[in-house]
Amino acid sequence: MAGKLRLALVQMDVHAGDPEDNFARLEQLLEEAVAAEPKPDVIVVPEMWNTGYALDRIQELADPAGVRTKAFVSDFCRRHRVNVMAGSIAEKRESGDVTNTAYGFDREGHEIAAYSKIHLFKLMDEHLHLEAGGQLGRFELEGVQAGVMICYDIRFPELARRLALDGAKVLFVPAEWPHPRLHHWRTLLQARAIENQMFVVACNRSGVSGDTHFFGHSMVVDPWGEIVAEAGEEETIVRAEIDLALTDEVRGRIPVFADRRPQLYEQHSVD
Ligand SMILES: NC(=O)CCC(=O)C(=O)O
Repeated sequence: MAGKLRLALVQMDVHAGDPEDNFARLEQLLEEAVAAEPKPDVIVVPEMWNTGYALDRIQELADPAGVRTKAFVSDFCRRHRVNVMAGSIAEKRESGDVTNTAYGFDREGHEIAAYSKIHLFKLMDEHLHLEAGGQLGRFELEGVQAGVMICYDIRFPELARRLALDGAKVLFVPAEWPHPRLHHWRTLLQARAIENQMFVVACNRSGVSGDTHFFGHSMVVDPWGEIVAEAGEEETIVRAEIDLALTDEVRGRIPVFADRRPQLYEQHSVD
């Protein structure tokens, strides 16, 4: 199992409705991310980076079966011997449904994770254009148990808890989270890290689409809730190194998992 992981979070300015431009820009940013010394072990990309929230044209713009995205990311990973959490994209299924799906690829270019956002965000009309996923985002990265949740998903503490109970020590969060909810973003990410005593690696987009201002602030939070690295609002690459041993250390210090009383608060109540 990897003890330490070097991370690079690509806080990209996504151009809504322009996949060609976004593929070209992401390629430049990925090349920039691996050119640095020391080279990252894992690169993380924001939510819906291929199309942005051009939801009224999403049927025409979404990547059919994710084929283009998977070939592009897999090839990059293999050439550079790096893991990529390829944010999420608009993926068009054979059924015609479009999902907001995140992928992970390892250093050999193998797909190690695929997760479709399970909570669609009504404030940005996702429920009108996208189909929700029905499975959790558990996977293994370099021998480490990990999880992935997408943007609005972080408002659901039960989901992060489930992933932590299943062994996740790192949670990846690709996002397109805009103003005026910066304080929600920062507080929720820190809360998910503290309550589950795990690393949270959250990559938001920057830039403006229509009237919506995306604030960036991609960040890495450690299992003690400390912010290890945080970006400003501009397009940038945030770098950080994390030591996975800290998860066990914090869990040993305050034994939250051993002290849980699920029989009292996980029983079904009448809503
Ligand atoms: N893309 C999203 O899921 C945005 C979520 C968001 O902005 C929120 O406040 O929640």
